[in-house]
Amino acid sequence: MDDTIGIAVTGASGRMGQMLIRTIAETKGVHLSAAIERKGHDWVGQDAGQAMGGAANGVVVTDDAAQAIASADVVIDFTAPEATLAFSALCADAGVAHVIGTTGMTDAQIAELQPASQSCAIVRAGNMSLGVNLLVQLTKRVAAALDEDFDIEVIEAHHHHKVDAPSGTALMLGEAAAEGRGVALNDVRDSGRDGITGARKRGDIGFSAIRGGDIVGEHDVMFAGPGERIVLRHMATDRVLFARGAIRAAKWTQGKAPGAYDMMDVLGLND
Ligand SMILES: NC(=O)C1=CN([C@@H]2O[C@H](COP(=O)(O)OP(=O)(O)OC[C@H]3O[C@@H](n4cnc5c(N)ncnc54)[C@H](O)[C@@H]3O)[C@@H](O)[C@H]2O)C=CC1
Ligand SMILES: O=C(O)C1=N[C@H](C(=O)O)C[C@H](O)C1
Repeated sequence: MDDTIGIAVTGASGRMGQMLIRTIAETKGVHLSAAIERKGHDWVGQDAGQAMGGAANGVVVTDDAAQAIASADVVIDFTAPEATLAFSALCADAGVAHVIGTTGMTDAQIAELQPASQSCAIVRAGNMSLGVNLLVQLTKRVAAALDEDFDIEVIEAHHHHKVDAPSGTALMLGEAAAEGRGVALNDVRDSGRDGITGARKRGDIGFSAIRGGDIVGEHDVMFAGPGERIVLRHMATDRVLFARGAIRAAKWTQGKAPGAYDMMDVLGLND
């Protein structure tokens, strides 16, 4: 009987799912209790370690998410918005903590998570790394210190498989910049420029997304002012960074009251 924290990983075959399975195996105090994939996926029924091309790890990939979640201590979920909403309902039913890394959720989908947070601890963040969460705080401080003579642009680059833009991290950084300025991001957000856009509107926060190759994740926040530019930058070079952050969050949830939390809570970075 393993008395360490049992983690169920959703989207087991995905880039983050596989990284999580490997990282959980290397982390003290946790074990992989289940590997979940969608119905019809060819990994279902196979040993997760072998499906990843390595040694057997004794965990058979399942499509029975309800059963797998009910017998876990915590779920780590890097999948897709619709799937995350379904997993959220299962976590709430089972009273099992839910660590969400999935990005690309609409405001309405994020609001749909709220009822589940009455029944279980939810940690959701568009980026689980310490570095990005520090950058979020720096962005807020710099934005608060500068006036609208400084145009704020968030520039992000990711691998060519990524399906959502702007990235979850870019939106966190944009939110931080807007908060620093005392405005709502939705009132000043400018993403997807193309064609005759007109001149830049003073006070807007712009977003640009680059997609190419195997870029893990790069984010710049540029403050472009008269005669000078400040650029805050984070570069992720290995997905293990996100997996370690998610496992840290999973450990942190144990014994926590139901509620909606983020990585600032986990890392103790709240002002
Ligand atoms: N918050 C963070 O620190 C990070 C967040 N991400 C986000 O995590 C998500 C996944 O990223 P990747 O692993 O690169 O994608 P991926 O496409 O490699 O993997 C997604 C996985 O989700 C599974 N999936 C999709 N729909 C499902 C469903 N209905 N039921 C069960 N499984 C389902 C797929 O089969 C696949 O295994 C994305 O939203 C990405 O932006 C990625 C890296 C870091
Ligand atoms: O899809 C990815 O890969 C990543 N997604 C997250 C995001 O949308 O910001 C985090 C990281 O940049 C990698």
